Amino acid sequence: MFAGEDGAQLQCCVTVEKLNSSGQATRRQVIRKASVVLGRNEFQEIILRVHDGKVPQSYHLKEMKLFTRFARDGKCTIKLLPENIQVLVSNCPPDQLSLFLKTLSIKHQAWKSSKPLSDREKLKAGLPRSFEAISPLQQKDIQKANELRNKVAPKGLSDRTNKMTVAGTGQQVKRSRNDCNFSPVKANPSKKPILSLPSRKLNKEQAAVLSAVLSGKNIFFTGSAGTGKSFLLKRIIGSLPPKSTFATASTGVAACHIGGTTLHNFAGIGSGSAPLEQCIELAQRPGVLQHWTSCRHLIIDEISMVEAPFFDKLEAVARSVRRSTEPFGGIQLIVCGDFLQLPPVSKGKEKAAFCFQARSWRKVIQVNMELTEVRRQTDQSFISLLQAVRVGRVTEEVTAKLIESSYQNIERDGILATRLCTHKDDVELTNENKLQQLPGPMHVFEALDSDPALVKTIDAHSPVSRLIQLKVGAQVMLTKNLDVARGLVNGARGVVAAFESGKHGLPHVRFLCGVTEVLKPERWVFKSGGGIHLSRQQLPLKLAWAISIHKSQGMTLDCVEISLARVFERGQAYVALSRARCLQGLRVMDFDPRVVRADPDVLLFYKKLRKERMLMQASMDEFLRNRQT
Ligand SMILES: Nc1ncnc2c1ncn2[C@@H]1O[C@H](COP(=O)(O)OP(=O)(O)OP(=O)(O)O)[C@@H](O)[C@H]1O
Ligand SMILES: [Mg+2]
Repeated sequence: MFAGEDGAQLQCCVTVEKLNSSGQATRRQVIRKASVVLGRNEFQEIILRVHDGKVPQSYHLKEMKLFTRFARDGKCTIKLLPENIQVLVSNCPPDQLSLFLKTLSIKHQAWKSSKPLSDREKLKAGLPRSFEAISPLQQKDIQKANELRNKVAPKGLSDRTNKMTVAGTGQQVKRSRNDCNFSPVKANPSKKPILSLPSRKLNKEQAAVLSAVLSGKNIFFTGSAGTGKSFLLKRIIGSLPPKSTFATASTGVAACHIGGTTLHNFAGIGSGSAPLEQCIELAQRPGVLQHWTSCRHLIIDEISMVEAPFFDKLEAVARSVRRSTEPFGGIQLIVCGDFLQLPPVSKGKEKAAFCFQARSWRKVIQVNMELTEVRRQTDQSFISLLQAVRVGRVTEEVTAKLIESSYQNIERDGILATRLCTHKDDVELTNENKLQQLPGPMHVFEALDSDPALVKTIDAHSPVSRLIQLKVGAQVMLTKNLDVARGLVNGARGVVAAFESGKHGLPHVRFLCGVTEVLKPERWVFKSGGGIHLSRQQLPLKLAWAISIHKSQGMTLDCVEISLARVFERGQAYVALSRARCLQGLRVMDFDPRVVRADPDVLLFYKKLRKERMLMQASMDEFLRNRQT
């Protein structure tokens, strides 16, 4: 278990304030590197212990108020009401904080309902003083908390609500997102918030990468499509202190998947093609410099699309701006991607060099790791087919299966397959034409942007357009995880079934998973190059008759039709095919084995990595054997 994974501990910055009757701080103590532990004393009362490395301070949590609105930014406030003291937590790894707050509120609620001892009873008991870290949340704690919640729920909630509560704990939801029968998922009709334990745990390999990251090493981790690289990255981001962690990706769409910004945006050196001195000057502009100096952990997703010279430039800029001779100026690098997917976009005829061919790559990357368990697909024969395509080995069996798929009827319930196109122009044309051809009035939804002058930057970072045009019958795709348990996930496919009445009536979308949902505008927030927060509020939808293969990189799709005749890039066919969850949800129109190409440089790089790792493993085994004898 990692520090803080039990919900009883935090590593963060703590400010303790003593307030006067009008709520102003009369005394303030700041502990930059505090360790906070949640525990119980000899009477089973809940104690918050704040450690500054020397003397711990303990706070008895009796009557308290929790302010948790900014928990995802690593901040919260615990206000002790009788004492009029507030403990402000900041720069805390957000996942650690979420679990801590959940543990605190559930255990506190249980303690309050358990008839605490009076002062007299405590005196009489005469127990020796003690402090023990609180036990991790168990399923039974959650169940009890849900029962308590239901007791105070408004009258009229039926038995059905209770049943849904249990389902929400993860016990009764049997259907996995990988099921390809698209069977309906039961909705939670009450929409009452339900408490549950985090259900989607990391597998062994993912946990090993996370622990290597937490050890502070510079890491490159790879794995084929759907092995959960981006899923893991989100957990890594949630496990690091937010002030010094920057999440980036090579493209805006990929950045959006992990809630980050583009690598170019972070770096602030344009395309990086200017001479080094000029790039260093650019990186020292206000706003940009602050990124470089405050960053201690830099995360890069979809590294396969980053060019080697750009990586080298960043490395040199980092050393210069941070005045450090260490590789990357001492920033911890957490890099991930699959080099057998899309390569960097080449300018002109020359093939762009991959990041692993950068001069500084070997100096920077200390640990290479690989995820091997595919999570996007469950059907082993489809997984094997994709693995063969990934390395460019198209056997007769693979060809036969893919050609056969062209006869499949994958449409269901009025939801057509999304066509993945090799060229962007085809995408726009297809979506526009199909929308025009539909009868009925057009409904237009305009985004609310935080800074309309920066519409281009916002466009590049948000998965939804400024203007969304819809009609009844429009084929759409969800662009945000709204409710994973009900199948409303990023990439889920649906069709517009109706609109609410009124000029700006919201769309009702029927999804392939069986749920029909009224969609409301959602908000996307990201940091711009100048360090300011930009946001867009818009419906989480995009037209889905067609999308480009480049834009689909990183996505999981329900129902896809692929035309591979005009494939022009190595890895492009693999990216397209590996978006599908299952062979039954895939139709390849015109398969020709010649379009499947794996880059020989990448194959060699991966072969070497494996050999090195095996050597490392062998010497480690030998070392262990020698120690035992
Ligand atoms: N430990 C896990 N528990 C549950 N679901 C997981 C886990 N790891 C990954 N998944 C799911 O598997 C699917 C694929 O994961 P993800 O998109 O992170 O893969 P990826 O390696 O980034 O793929 P790509 O190379 O295509 O970008 C997602 O639906 C994700 O939610
Ligand atoms: Mg990914």
